[in-house]
Amino acid sequence: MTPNILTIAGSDPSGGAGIQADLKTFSALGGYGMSVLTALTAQATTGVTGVFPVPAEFVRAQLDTLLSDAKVDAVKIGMLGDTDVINAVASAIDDHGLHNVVLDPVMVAKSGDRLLAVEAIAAVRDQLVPRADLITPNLPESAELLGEDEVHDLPAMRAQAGRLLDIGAKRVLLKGGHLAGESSTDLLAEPGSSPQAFSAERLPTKNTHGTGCTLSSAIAALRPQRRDFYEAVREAKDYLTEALRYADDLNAGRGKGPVHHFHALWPADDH
Ligand SMILES: Nc1ncnc2c1ncn2[C@@H]1O[C@H](COP(=O)(O)OP(=O)(O)O)[C@@H](O)[C@H]1O
Ligand SMILES: Cc1ncc(COP(=O)(O)OP(=O)(O)O)c(N)n1
Repeated sequence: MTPNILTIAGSDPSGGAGIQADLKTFSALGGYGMSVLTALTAQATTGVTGVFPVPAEFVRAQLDTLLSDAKVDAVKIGMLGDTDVINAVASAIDDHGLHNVVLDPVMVAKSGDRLLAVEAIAAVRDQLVPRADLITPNLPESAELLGEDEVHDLPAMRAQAGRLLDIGAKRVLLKGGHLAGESSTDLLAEPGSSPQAFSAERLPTKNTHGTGCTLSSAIAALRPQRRDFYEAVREAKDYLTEALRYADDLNAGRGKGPVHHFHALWPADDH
């Protein structure tokens, strides 16, 4: 049976990030995509010029209506915007018994524009981090969640991933896209075992808009179809690397362009 995969996230009209990227990823990886919108953004590859939040009560209404009808096999959470929306999503996770929840704690777009209010970071840490089955912070987000400085190498990433487990995360995929170097390495940390590294060649492209959205969505789409999170993360990373490899073929704007889902169609045997 095709798994139902839900994204709870904001809209990106450029199609590179947010629900648009999530739904493309779900489809490419054999999931049936569903979406609950938390915000509209006015956004292109050149940046974000505005955010129009959906009221928390209406986020909850979307969730209740959908989940009273359909069974969801995995959930990806992206941009939430403010504390009220975070609280609404946290209580819906409990009330509807959502599982296979992948939290991408989106805070700031690559263009530098804020997508989460600074005062809402504590609510992400306290309300959502412990409820998610996997969190996928990038290095600035990890630092914000821990109230620490941003780290810049793998040993320090291992230590920070461990501290994210200490504050209540069930699993952490700490993404190393912001590191320098020839490879782009992410670390998967779970309690009781040493972190596993997932490494890919660092591709020489400026077109990395939506890489975090794509990776977390790919994990959510694959998790119900694979034995465990390790397998889902391993394939999701490969999917993202292929989508990034062909990003320069697109012509979606003048700024940091999106990754190319078509070329990453899975299994990757005919391109
Ligand atoms: N130039 C690149 N080449 C290959 N992989 C990359 C590149 N840039 C980012 N990635 C990968 O994309 C994913 C998201 O990266 P990151 O930039 O850390 O997160 P975010 O998009 O949330 O800021 C990670 O798996 C990272 O390793
Ligand atoms: C609506 C919306 N949601 C999330 C993001 C951030 O996406 P991300 O995958 O982290 O990619 P960048 O924006 O960092 O390139 C977004 N921009 N818009």
